Amino acid sequence: MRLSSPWSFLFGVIALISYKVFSSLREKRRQNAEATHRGCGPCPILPKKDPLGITQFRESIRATRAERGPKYVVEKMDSMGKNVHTIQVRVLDYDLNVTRDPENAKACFSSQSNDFDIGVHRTQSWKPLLGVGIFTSQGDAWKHSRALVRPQFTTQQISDLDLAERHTRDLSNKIIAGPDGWTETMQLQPLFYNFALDTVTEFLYGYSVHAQNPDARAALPTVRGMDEPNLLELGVNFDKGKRWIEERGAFYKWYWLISSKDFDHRCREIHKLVDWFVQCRLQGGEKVEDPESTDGRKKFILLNELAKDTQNPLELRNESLSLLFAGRDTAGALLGWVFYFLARNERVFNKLRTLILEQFGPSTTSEITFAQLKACTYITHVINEVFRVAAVIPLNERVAVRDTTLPRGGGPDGSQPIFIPKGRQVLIATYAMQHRADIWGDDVEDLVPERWEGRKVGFEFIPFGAGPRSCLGQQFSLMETSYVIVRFCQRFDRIENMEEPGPIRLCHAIENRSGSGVQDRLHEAAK
Ligand code: HEM
Repeated sequence: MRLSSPWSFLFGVIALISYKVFSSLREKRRQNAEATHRGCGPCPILPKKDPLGITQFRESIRATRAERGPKYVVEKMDSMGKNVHTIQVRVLDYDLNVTRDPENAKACFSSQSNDFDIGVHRTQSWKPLLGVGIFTSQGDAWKHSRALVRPQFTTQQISDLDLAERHTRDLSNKIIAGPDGWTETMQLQPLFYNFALDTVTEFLYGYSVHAQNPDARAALPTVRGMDEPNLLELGVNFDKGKRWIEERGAFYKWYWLISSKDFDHRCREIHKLVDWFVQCRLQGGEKVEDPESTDGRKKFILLNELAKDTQNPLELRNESLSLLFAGRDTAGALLGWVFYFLARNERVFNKLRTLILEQFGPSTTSEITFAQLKACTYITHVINEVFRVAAVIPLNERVAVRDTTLPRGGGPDGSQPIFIPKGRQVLIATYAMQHRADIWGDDVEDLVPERWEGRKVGFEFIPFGAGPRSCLGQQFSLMETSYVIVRFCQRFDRIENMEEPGPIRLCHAIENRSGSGVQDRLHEAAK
């Protein structure tokens, strides 16, 4: 008997569906048996509003677009019960776990870090921009990247306060007070992003892009075979490129559905700029650097150090670009949030300013040392508290590289371990963890830096990640943030929020920045 082709097609489809259903049931049975064998309890499953979980998926995308993504995660978890801290979510044919339990975060990042790695979705979503580097690689490739980059972040190398001073001055020069001492209402956020970009480009490449003050740009040397790069557009290209990456990441395993000519264009432009820096170094040697910033001293340039280990232009592009990507937006967002909250918390600002004036004096040209910055604990407490309330990185992720467990979240009271099959994605909801009243107290939504006095920090607060893949730029960004805080507190004695009342807007595109920016006016202290 010969089957006509429509029949063959139908049989083919039925056979494929049957195979899928059968293998999924068999896998489910295997997972249940494994869970029982490992003493795991069932993890609460977020109820679906439709059989495929599409409504949930759309809701979460809408919440992100409405600048309330991190809050949406809290609401969803609370809807399962205030004491439920780990849940399972099904979207189409895809299961993932979301946790706000510090014990589970510890397992993913540290105590069971061999069982977890970053997911292939992150790798694939980010790769068009970042290539294969420290942020996007897994396993041995990541170990290689980390070994290459890590030595560049010793205390000595990151404590170049001259770098912070010059760029803080450029930032401060953008803020002009009138005869009554007050500035106009200012949108400070772009200034902080420019500051972060200027600082990190100089740290990495020896040349600042001088986004804050384009007039200060030095003439660039000629690089054989390359056009002069467009320094002006770097910030915009980053912003737009990152939006695409975030969208791709939000689509999980369907990241490939999101692609666009604009994304390709942004990636190409950023690559052109970084390739120029790389070629400049490879052709010109170590001495090529921005004459604006040298003062005749030999200064640390990260690209020079990387180039001692590898001359591969693609590797130099990918690793340095990963750092540029990591260093600009996170640091810009953090500074933005600091001044967003200081303008809304007069008591905190006044206390901070008094302590800073005691320690550093009132002059904006006084010398600031790395040791002094570290010793001023109230600055650290303010930064920690801003991190806690706003969460610059509100969501992190890991994927199980083998069948494993997480220590908590199973059984009726969530105290039993849960089974995590190989390939399962776990979202570590740091914002949600930092907004748990049972951990932080009933004033969890308020900015209270004093809660950090004598507090031992555990996995409930991991703004820089934790374990083997923790942030390499932590000290660098804390140093530059503290530096700006000191200089601002020396120069201004009042900061006022000028934004209309309304809910906080959490604009989450990898990092979380204020969706309404930082609309403040500042008052210059009498000299
Ligand atoms: C406020 C500032 C910053 C925050 C909140 C932050 C946060 C983080 C977090 C949460 C991670 C862990 C990612 C994960 O677990 O997968 C991370 C990794 C990383 N960060 Fe940062 N970061 C900041 C600034 C910087 C700066 C200034 C640099 C460098 C110039 C930097 C370089 C890196 C690198 C290289 C990694 C990857 C480490 C690895 O995978 O081995 N970060 N950062």
